[in-house]
Amino acid sequence: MPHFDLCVIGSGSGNSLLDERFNHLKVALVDAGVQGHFGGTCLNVGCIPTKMFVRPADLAYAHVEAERLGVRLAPGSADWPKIRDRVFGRIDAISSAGRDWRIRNEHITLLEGESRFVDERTLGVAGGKITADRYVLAAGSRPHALEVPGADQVTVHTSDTIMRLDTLPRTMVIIGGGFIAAEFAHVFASFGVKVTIVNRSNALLRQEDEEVSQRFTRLMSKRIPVRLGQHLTRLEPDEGGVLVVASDAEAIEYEYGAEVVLNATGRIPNSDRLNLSATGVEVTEGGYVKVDEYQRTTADGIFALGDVCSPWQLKHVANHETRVVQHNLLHPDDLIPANHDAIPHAVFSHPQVAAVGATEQQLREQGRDYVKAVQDYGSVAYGWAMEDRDGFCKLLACPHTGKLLGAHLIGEQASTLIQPLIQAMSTGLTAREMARGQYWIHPALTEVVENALLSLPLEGYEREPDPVDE
Ligand SMILES: Cc1cc2nc3c(=O)[nH]c(=O)nc-3n(C[C@H](O)[C@H](O)[C@H](O)COP(=O)(O)OP(=O)(O)OC[C@H]3O[C@@H](n4cnc5c(N)ncnc54)[C@H](O)[C@@H]3O)c2cc1C
Ligand SMILES: NC(=O)c1ccc[n+]([C@@H]2O[C@H](COP(=O)([O-])OP(=O)(O)OC[C@H]3O[C@@H](n4cnc5c(N)ncnc54)[C@H](O)[C@@H]3O)[C@@H](O)[C@H]2O)c1
Repeated sequence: MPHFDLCVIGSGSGNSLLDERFNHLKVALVDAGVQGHFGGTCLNVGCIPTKMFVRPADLAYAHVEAERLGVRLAPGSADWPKIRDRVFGRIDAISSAGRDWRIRNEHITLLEGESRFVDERTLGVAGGKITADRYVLAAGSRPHALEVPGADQVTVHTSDTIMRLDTLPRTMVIIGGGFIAAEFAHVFASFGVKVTIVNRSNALLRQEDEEVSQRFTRLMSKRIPVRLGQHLTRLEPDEGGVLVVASDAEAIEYEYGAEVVLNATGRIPNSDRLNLSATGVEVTEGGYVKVDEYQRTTADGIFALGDVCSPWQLKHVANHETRVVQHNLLHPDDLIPANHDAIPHAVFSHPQVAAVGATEQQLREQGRDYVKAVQDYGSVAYGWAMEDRDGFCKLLACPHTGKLLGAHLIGEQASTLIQPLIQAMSTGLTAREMARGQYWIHPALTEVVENALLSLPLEGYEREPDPVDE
């Protein structure tokens, strides 16, 4: 039975872990593949391809905003095969080059196939068994399967398959109202598909701050039919596609026919694929591998990182945890903890949404003192240029320390505008220091952040006259 110093399960963040500092070790990299591809979710079916579809979608949708500014553009139409092939022409090549490179690495053995633990140090993979002194579980997550009658009789797409459709459908039902539903609704609606969202909860992006979730739900409802408070009850084959049947709180049933159905009802960790009961590795009720602050599982010598143990399910969190595990594998006597404070996220829909820290509803539930400011994009010069009516920056701060507790943006470039606020929260900068300790370029859109900081009703905090107001 081949023995290794280290075995890493998962070729997403797990593959990035294996840099030149591990060249002195005999390493096994074990991977089952995502849709037959090497390199994990982010590269093949996640962050990267989705954003490569969002960019052309933004362009196709630009005619709506252009109209407000007196520019008449034709409504966008999408050359789907060209867009799809551009995206995967790049990505598939990166995936296969990464795989080839790993095969050529002398100290790394790539073992491809589903793996399961036999005992704490033995892993069954590709019809054989290996042993290793230490393991890293980087097995990620997968789409939550729909468990309703008829789900096995129709084709149900997930984010794993929807981006490789042969042709653009005329109609699509998206089930769910979270990140994936929001992003793909924008992509396919912009490309001319008649999209309907059916969501169980009463708002889209309901994990966001309540004002952001309400605004996003209103704006998306103006673009496409959004059916809220309805849960899926069954799926039926239908002429030319699928009949989606959902019911509301009064058990009234609604039917939606579509050529294509996209299941966007969440992702579950892949811990159940590893036979962890053969090891001492414990999992939470939600199936996440339990880790301590050093990313160590409950079994000696087994670390975990990324979606298999992180309920945030975000690539920048997986990347951070990868750096922590790298260090801790290399320096067992000088461990460093993971930092899970001020984790931001962004939803690349239209409008974009970005957030860091607590929502207002969380602060209320926690009974914390807070002050808030909501600054409309339309109140600053660049917002005038954009004729923006919908975007805002909402800040929540501690009235005692002047530090930010949460920041929430909805609108153009929210995913970029939020970065200085993430920095302030990560470094403990007060709102006052942040607003007045630096120049803000005039008349850039960042002035919406500056003005939101200045609008926070913090004691001893003088709001200076705004040149735009004069
Ligand atoms: C559509 C979509 C869009 C996203 N967009 C963003 C975004 O914009 N920003 C962001 O931060 N995050 C985004 N995410 C989330 C992000 O992709 C994940 O958080 C991240 O990729 C997780 O990385 P990982 O290394 O934990 O797992 P993965 O990259 O999923 O790697 C896990 C690997 O383990 C393998 N594996 C699983 N079980 C076994 C087994 N038993 N044996 C062998 N191998 C196994 C899998 O085949 C896979 O290759 C998105 C996700 C999706 C689905
Ligand atoms: N931009 C990003 O960072 C990005 C983009 C895509 C995905 N992701 C990651 O992937 C994860 C999964 O995304 P997701 O959107 O699938 O999950 P999610 O948890 O964000 O949303 C799931 C949605 O499905 C709804 N739902 C669940 N069961 C339902 C049912 N039976 N009928 C109708 N609606 C139902 C829920 O109400 C919720 O709105 C996210 O948690 C996120 O971390 C991140």
